[in-house]
Amino acid sequence: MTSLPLTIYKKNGLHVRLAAAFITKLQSLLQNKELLKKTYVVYNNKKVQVNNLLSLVSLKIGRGEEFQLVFEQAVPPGILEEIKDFFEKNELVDSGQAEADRLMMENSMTLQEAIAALPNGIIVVNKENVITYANDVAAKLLNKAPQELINHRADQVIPSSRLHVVIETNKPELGEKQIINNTPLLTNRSPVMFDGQMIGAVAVFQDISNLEKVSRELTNVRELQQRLDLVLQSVSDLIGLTDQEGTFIYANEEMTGMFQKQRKRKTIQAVIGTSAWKALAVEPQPFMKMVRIAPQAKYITKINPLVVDGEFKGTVVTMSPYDEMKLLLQKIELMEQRTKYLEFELSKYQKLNDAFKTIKGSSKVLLDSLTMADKVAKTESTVMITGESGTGKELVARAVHEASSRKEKPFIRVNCAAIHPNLMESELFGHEKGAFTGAYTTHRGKFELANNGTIFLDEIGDLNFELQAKILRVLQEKEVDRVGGTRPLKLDVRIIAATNRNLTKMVDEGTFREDLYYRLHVIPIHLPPLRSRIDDIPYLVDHFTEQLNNKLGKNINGYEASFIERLCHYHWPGNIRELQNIIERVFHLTESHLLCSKDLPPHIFYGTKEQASKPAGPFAEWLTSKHVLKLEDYEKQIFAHACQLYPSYNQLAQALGITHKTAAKKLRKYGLERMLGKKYQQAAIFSQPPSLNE
Ligand SMILES: Nc1ncnc2c1ncn2[C@@H]1O[C@H](COP(=O)(O)OP(=O)(O)OP(=O)(O)O)[C@@H](O)[C@H]1O
Repeated sequence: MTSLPLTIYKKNGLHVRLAAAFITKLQSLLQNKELLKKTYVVYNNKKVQVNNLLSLVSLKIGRGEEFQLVFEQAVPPGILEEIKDFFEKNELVDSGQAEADRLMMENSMTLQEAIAALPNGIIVVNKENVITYANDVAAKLLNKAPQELINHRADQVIPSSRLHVVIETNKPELGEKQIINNTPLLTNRSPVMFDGQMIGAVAVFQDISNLEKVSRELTNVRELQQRLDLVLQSVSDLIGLTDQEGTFIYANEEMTGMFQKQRKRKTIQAVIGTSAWKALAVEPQPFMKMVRIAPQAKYITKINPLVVDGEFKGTVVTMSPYDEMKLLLQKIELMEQRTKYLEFELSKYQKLNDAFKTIKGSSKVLLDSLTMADKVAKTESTVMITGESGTGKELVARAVHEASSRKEKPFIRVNCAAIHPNLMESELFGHEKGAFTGAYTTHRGKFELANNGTIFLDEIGDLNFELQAKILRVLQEKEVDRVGGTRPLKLDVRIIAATNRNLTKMVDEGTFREDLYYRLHVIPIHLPPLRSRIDDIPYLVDHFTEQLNNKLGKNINGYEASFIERLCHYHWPGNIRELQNIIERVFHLTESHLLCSKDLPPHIFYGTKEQASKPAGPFAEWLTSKHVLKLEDYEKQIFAHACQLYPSYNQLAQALGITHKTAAKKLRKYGLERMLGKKYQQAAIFSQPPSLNE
């Protein structure tokens, strides 16, 4: 690095003309452009490139002042002396010339200052697209130091620059938006002309991020206002805004319409009256009032005063047609009543113990019974469960036990109908060794086994009279006598009994003890037959489907629409047990992922409520006829009927409980092969299935 101290002797210091002459001199001396780029003038702690005329002049080096000429690369010999000579020997100019220099300097400085003070970035390039000037704002916006810009090609240091295009085309590009360093810039690029010749180009650009922010906010505000307008216009209430004098400065369509219809002035006084308005203006408090604008125009009016900095500025007014409000209030009242009722009904079922979750269904009749069973479970009372066979009596008995405090203790079921009457006593109460022939050991009875738990006496209506008396004794004395025993055993057993028989009738007929009947009926629970709660069928079908999927490893995930419909039309004499069996049968037959109507047995597939309730279908006359046919004739008729209902030997055989071979053999024997599946096909073609009596 070489540093050459130089002093200015000229009257106007380093003015424009002198600076230009200096640069020209240096260019001719150095020849080497690279060396020229690396040559700086350092003055007053400022360092500028020597070949940047504007920067050089802006140093304002005065007469007699010294500055350093710094070469950052080696300088050829003799050059330094020539430069020194240039400043020392440069002739003095006459006074006219000096004045012109001063004026030029002044103008140039003013321009320089003005450009520097601009909030815009400015980049000037020469014809070669080399940057000759960049102000501080430009450097800042481009995030570069001035020396990284000056003397460099614009397209190299500013990738998005299009000044070379302006130079090429000699056409300005105005109002272009570009993003540099995440800042949106609005740019104007123009060619610079001198003496009719294009000598370079200038880019002036401006940070418009604030402008964009404001414009976005403005758009948001506009949108908000539009939405608000839309809301205010679309409500059926009348909404308005008044100034402090009571004149409406805003009214939605409904409000405007009302004023027009009633031919009223658009003032709040016309709505609430002058005295109410005066009172409000004196003491601004929100209030509500029923107002009658015209005989048929009654409104519930709400007024909210607007008070800003303690000063009353106006009001917000909302008006709702009185008749509509009245209707609404009535509706709300009705709904409240209904909600209360539903809450009450729901509360009855919601709290069912988890033990009852095994019992599927949501019909009111079932839920009523379960609610009762749930309540009873928490007591020690004897429970009597009645209902047709297969309605879930055992299931409920188990749930009552599970929901009771005895749930950790045994639940013992005794099917009174299944045990021989002679063995029943010992089965229930046990026997001592040697009590009767064959009593080789002492045997504990079911009551003993159920001690501290629950005994479930299923089919209690089948117990003989004598045993009924013994059960009564257990209930009364809470003790049992083993057969052949000498002392009674004290027991703590809860009894749940069940029957599908009509015990009241049996009491009347004298086959069931009245005293036991009343002892057992402390809390009766009746399980309704499935036909009276068909709403439960879909739940039960889903439940059994899930059970069977798990048991059989299948993946059936629904049913045809008509499937449930057909199930609902059937009268279900076997109740839920029958439904369970039917679903299992369909599971075995189905070849798809759905339960299909075609796989239902004919009495359900074709049956209607009315037909199903009749005792018999195609063979009804056999039951009434006094003549008996040969077995073979009956068989033929059975096959003639059944074969029409099934599309294949397989299904026919399954329905009749015979092998596929036998089914085929019999049809051949009776010449019925062509009848196979006839009604089945008709049913598939016509949505109405043929009647069984056809
Ligand atoms: N609501 C229900 N939800 C799920 N399964 C049920 C329901 N009701 C009954 N079942 C099932 O139906 C079948 C018959 O039920 P259960 O044996 O309890 O009937 P029951 O009234 O005691 O019959 P029976 O009088 O013939 O002894 C059982 O497999 C049972 O699990």
